[in-house]
Amino acid sequence: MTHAALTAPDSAADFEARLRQIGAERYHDKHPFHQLLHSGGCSIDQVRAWVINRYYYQTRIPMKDAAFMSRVSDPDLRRVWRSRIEDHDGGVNEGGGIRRWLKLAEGVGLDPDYVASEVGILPATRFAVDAYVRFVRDAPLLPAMASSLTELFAPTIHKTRIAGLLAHYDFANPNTISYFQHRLTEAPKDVAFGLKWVMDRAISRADQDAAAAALIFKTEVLWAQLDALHSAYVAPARIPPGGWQPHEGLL
Ligand SMILES: O=C(O)c1cc(C(=O)O)c2c(n1)C(=O)C(=O)c1cc(C(=O)O)[nH]c1-2
Repeated sequence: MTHAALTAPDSAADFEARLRQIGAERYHDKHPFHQLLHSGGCSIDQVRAWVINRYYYQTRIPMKDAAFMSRVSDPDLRRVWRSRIEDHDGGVNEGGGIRRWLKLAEGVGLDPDYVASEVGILPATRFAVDAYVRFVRDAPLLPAMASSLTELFAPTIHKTRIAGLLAHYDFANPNTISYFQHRLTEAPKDVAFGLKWVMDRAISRADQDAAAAALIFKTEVLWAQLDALHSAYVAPARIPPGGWQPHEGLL
């Protein structure tokens, strides 16, 4: 192979296919914990553990978006990006994904104040999520934005989850799972913008490689969170020190 062949960038179509292939191979819809959750195989305590741990991800998403925005000098980009923070934080008194997540927490019998206290979150959940926030804060803007492109694959898993939860669990109803219903319209809007922004700028092979590596890193952030849950709460369960114990934080 010539040097030029090694360094030539992919065409736009090939680059997009490369990004989508990363999702096909590595997205967390394939993780055994999700397969258990979506097929009705989780006990209520396993669902609770998932709700408690994922709350940490939910709370850090708007923090990573704020970290991203703090480095953006283009007001047009900030104007688009800030809707992500609004989607999660909502208004002063109501709305937003974090409040909707706490409704799910209540629906599964957890005290929302306990969940919001962030007590009981697994160490590996914190490590993975904190690594995502740091990556978006520190990486160049192109890979920082590319790391959000796992949302290309999120609507499919959200639809699977809505159907699976409604079919298999008594706690599931339109109120308790409204978080996922909202994401079905929020995520496509975000990712359409993000994908175009990345595609327009990842012109060189080096930038395409950096964007692809960022997307792989993000799939690892997601996968590691589910590995942590599986190890702690699926037999042979091994809850690490500090991890939620099934009698804690109940309503
Ligand atoms: O349920 C899921 O599988 C899932 C995955 C992801 C993702 O792919 O990162 C997000 C979400 N949900 C989500 O609800 C969400 O708000 C979100 C924001 C982001 C991001 O990276 O900015 N990812 C995700």
